[in-house]
Amino acid sequence: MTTEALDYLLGPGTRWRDLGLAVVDTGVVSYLFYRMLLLIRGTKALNVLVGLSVLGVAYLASQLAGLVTLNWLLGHFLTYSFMFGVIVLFQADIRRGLAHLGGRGILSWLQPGDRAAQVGAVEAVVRASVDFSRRKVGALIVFERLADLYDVMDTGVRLDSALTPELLGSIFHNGGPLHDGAVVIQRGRIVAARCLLPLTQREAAPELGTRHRAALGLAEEVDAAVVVVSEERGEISLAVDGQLTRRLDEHALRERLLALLVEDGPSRPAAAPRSGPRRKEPRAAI
Ligand SMILES: Nc1ncnc2c1ncn2[C@@H]1O[C@H](COP(=O)(O)OP(=O)(O)OP(=O)(O)O)[C@@H](O)[C@H]1O
Repeated sequence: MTTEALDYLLGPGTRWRDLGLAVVDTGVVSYLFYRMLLLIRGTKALNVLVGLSVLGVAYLASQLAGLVTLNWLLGHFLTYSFMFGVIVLFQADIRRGLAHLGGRGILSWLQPGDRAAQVGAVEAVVRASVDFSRRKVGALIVFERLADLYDVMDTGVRLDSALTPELLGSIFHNGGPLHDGAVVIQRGRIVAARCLLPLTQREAAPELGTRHRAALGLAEEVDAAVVVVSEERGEISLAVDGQLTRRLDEHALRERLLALLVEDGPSRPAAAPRSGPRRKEPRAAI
């Protein structure tokens, strides 16, 4: 294409370099937009985005129609709602991202006592889960990592008990006063039972009910590791980093929990302040 043709098609003065930049610019923006749509697909954020798009169209229409006041109002409204909307909608991801930036080196040193406690806790939960799986007892067990879970604990009954498979067995014993909801484990001890977890808003396999949706919901918001045993199928799953890995056997469950809670070093030191959530585990398969 000649320079004259370029001038004719895109206006006088347009150069190949400008054209290239425009193509790259459009490509990057389209890719970012595509990734954002993938991220919010199936969540409430999509509805909000649709709402904002409708307002955007109204804004353009008011501009074309010369409705100055309406245009001014919509313009300001859109600017602020977009800024606050992004913060509110992606607060969990932003929190995780910032905590991640905060650096694992500073926050994740393990104390020797914590390490032994975590190994013991993992073993107790693995043994209990295998037993629940065999007997088809439903269970939901949350390991706190860097993000504190005080809000979750406040929804249930506070405890402070040594973690043993036998105690987990009696907590989740069907018909017992604490069997509904989740148990929370903090630094190797059971600190709460009958806790309510936030349900995921994402689409999940149809056979997964509220127990699994609750495990995923918490794992989307914070860096906790959540073990679920299905009452119906007896399968053991682990929710972490917003992903649910299903049908784990004893060996796989132990390996994953040890990697998350001991080798990865995410146990909170005893004197650590309440810290924000953070994620660090590689993505697991659904
Ligand atoms: N928001 C929640 N937080 C914690 N636990 C919950 C929550 N919602 C439901 N549960 C637990 O899940 C149980 C119901 O599980 P449901 O059968 O709906 O789920 P499921 O994923 O199909 O599990 P299962 O395979 O064990 O049947 C409730 O009795 C309760 O113990």
